[in-house]
Amino acid sequence: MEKSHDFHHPYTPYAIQETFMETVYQVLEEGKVGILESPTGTGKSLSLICGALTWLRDLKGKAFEEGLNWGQNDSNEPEWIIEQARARKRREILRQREDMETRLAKIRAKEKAQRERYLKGDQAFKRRKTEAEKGGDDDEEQFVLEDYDSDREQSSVQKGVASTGFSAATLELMNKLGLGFTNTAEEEDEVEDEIKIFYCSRTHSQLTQFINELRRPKFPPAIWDESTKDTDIEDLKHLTLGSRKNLCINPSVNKLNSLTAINERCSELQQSSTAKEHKCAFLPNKENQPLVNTFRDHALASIRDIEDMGALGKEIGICPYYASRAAIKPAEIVTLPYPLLLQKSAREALGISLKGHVVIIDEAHNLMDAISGIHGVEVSLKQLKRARTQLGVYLQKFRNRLKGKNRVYIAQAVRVIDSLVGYLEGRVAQPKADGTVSEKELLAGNGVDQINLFKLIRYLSESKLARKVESYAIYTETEATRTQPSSAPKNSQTTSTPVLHQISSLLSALTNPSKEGRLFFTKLPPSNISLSYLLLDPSTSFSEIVSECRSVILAGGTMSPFAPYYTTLFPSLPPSQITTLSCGHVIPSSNLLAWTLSRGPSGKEYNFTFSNRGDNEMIDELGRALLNICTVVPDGLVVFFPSYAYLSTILSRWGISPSPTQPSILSRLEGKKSLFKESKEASSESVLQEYAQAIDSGKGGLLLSVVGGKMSEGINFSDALGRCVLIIGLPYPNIASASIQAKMEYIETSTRVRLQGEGVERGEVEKRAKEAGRDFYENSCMRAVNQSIGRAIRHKGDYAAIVMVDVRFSGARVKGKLPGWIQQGLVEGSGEKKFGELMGSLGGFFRGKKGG
Ligand SMILES: Nc1ncnc2c1ncn2[C@@H]1O[C@H](COP(=O)(O)OP(=O)(O)OP(=O)(O)O)[C@@H](O)[C@H]1O
Ligand code: SF4
Repeated sequence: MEKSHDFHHPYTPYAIQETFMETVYQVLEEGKVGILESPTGTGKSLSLICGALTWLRDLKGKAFEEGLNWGQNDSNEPEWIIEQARARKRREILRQREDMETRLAKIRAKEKAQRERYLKGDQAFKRRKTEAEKGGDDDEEQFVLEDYDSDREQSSVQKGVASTGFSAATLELMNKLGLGFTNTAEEEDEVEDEIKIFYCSRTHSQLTQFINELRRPKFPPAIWDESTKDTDIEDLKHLTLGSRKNLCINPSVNKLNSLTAINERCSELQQSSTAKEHKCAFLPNKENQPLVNTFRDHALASIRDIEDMGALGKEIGICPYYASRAAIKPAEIVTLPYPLLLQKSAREALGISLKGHVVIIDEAHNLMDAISGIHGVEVSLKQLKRARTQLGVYLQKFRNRLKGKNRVYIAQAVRVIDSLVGYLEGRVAQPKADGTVSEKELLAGNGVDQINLFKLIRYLSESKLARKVESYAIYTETEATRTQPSSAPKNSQTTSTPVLHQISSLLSALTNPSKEGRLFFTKLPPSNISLSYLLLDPSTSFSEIVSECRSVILAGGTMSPFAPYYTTLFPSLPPSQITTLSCGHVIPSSNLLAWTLSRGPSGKEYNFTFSNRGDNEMIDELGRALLNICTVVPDGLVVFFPSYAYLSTILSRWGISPSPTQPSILSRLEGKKSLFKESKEASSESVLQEYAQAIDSGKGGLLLSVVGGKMSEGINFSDALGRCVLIIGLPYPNIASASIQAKMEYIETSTRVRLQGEGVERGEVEKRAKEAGRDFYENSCMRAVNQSIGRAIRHKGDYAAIVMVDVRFSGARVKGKLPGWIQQGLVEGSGEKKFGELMGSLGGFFRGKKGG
């Protein structure tokens, strides 16, 4: 592709970055969808930033000029009058821009001093503590539900509740503040919704990395006047959004440890009809509007991550969660985590409209799973039983104090839970480990089919029943501990998401069209069982995003094969509307040694299929290979196993000494390098720190981790931290599991329907449908492998060896699903070569790198 724009890249861009930025620019310019891959460590973040923001500033500049260009003068006014009016308008727009820039510049200048003041003691914030923040009342009255009548006419505010998930009182309040959904057109018009980029990634830590990159490039202003003394750069107007869990600054609320608890407590405080001091002091209102404006300007004046936003809210004394909304419209780039963008209710709650804007989704290789995850629900038999007991106790205590329809709905909730419990108890007794569940079986309990699920769901989400019941249970347990100190406190203090909420989500899922998802039961040995809902078709929820915004870009380290995205996420778009790009790596080919290893030092074949995994000889052979490899690989070596369970099987085997005089494989490995192991329970941070120290100390480190585990995404093993990566086996999902079967079946069926619609011949339809199911299965394994492989090479000067241990890696299908740059670096015929040849190659590779 020819270079045609200056992208203001802060470094000399790599050739692949030039192509990437051009592609981003074209996709946005033409309002298309882009699926773009660039190996991790090749500066994808900067390519996205520079491509998209250069386009945005260009677009704004063009819109400005076009806005002044009124075409043919077909009025009867003389030309000089038109010219004057044009000049006046130009001056007006420039003046507005300058006003804003001057305001923001002043803030930037003051910010340093303000930060120092904040660091000194935060006194202003402390003074704001009110009675409400010190925690709720202790009397039982707080657990009683308010009057409830589901049948009354829905007011306009209540209508908003249904679609937003916000309580009526919150909506009313937000509307009063001009933050809500029922604003009048005039109010909406006050601030122009500047065309912007919504960038989302999976987690806040990934967003923080992106935000750090956002600080690097400097862009010229979109509009300027030769006559004014404009600087040649204009700072980006960026805003990062988070949930109340990230941003709540009220200590009595943010101490609660679940998002639902914080959300509910916040709206409870807002609804509190009692004294003003019971409300949250940080909530924006008419009186503190100037603080909201100050917050908005500070948020836009410099590039901040989520922690900075919390600190800013504290410093100014205004809730950053609510005050952020004021900064959305004037922002140029808004960064937010997946759930806030992908869930309609979250977008609406934040007041985000995607209409006409650009959406960039990074780390998009997991997008389909992420959408399913966000819309999935799981609840276990034990949780259901606990919820049932709590509800019984609650009803007994408050029966006579409950007004309106409360009693009716609580009784319905009890009947539904009984029905779910009855179903699962029946399943526990049967031998099958998992399977699909039909809605009919599930709701077969006494009179359950008479219940209007929609009304019950609405009640559960509006009434706060879940939180009241849960907090009453905690209250009674705490009381019991106080009066009988010997009775040990139960698991109560952990206020995670109340089970009733999950039950309500499960019921909502039951009301989805049945082709979109499935219900499953899965046994959880030894005695538990769970009920879960899995969304099979992510396109329905994603299509709204696609149709609303101007362009969508999916970006990731490994996005190929692209076909599944076409069919699962954009089924109704013609292929001509989708641009794909696959970039190679930036390293020279001499910096990568890729090898598929089929046999160990004594010639034993590696074939880590599920049924072979117990083969102790193969495990020992793997240990011997690793011992050898450790002797030639300098510094850090990372090994990825297919699962935590298999890692622990291997470690037990390697821990056994062959004879009293011979050391075990494990202790021999420890003699070569310091050994570290990823664990499901422990945090990865301390393990990584010690691993890095071992490498620094010169002893070298051997890190045993798991594909798809904590170390396989977002953690980089650059330079000495990862000179070699070993992948053991292929981590295919369990093909016998009911959820994998259902997904494959769903993909086969939808492919069949699509191909039949295209008039494809019957035999061919069947063949291609089966192929699509198989592809899905293989791709979910290979995506995980590719993520792990990509961790070791992080920049142009980095080098590493990648050894894939399993005979199946030599098959054409598997090889074909490796990233292009690894396929190119793969030593030809390595799968057939002897172990000694690998050792020779590794030795040569690392000797060649010594000293630079
Ligand atoms: N052309 C360049 N020259 C030098 N350094 C660069 C260049 N482009 C980007 N970088 C730097 O390289 C580092 C790695 O980039 P970055 O983390 O964006 O890679 P990435 O491809 O986004 O990786 P990941 O897929 O893990 O997010 C960053 O610190 C970035 O500033
Ligand atoms: S208004 Fe903001 S600070 Fe107050 S409780 Fe709600 S989220 Fe927390």
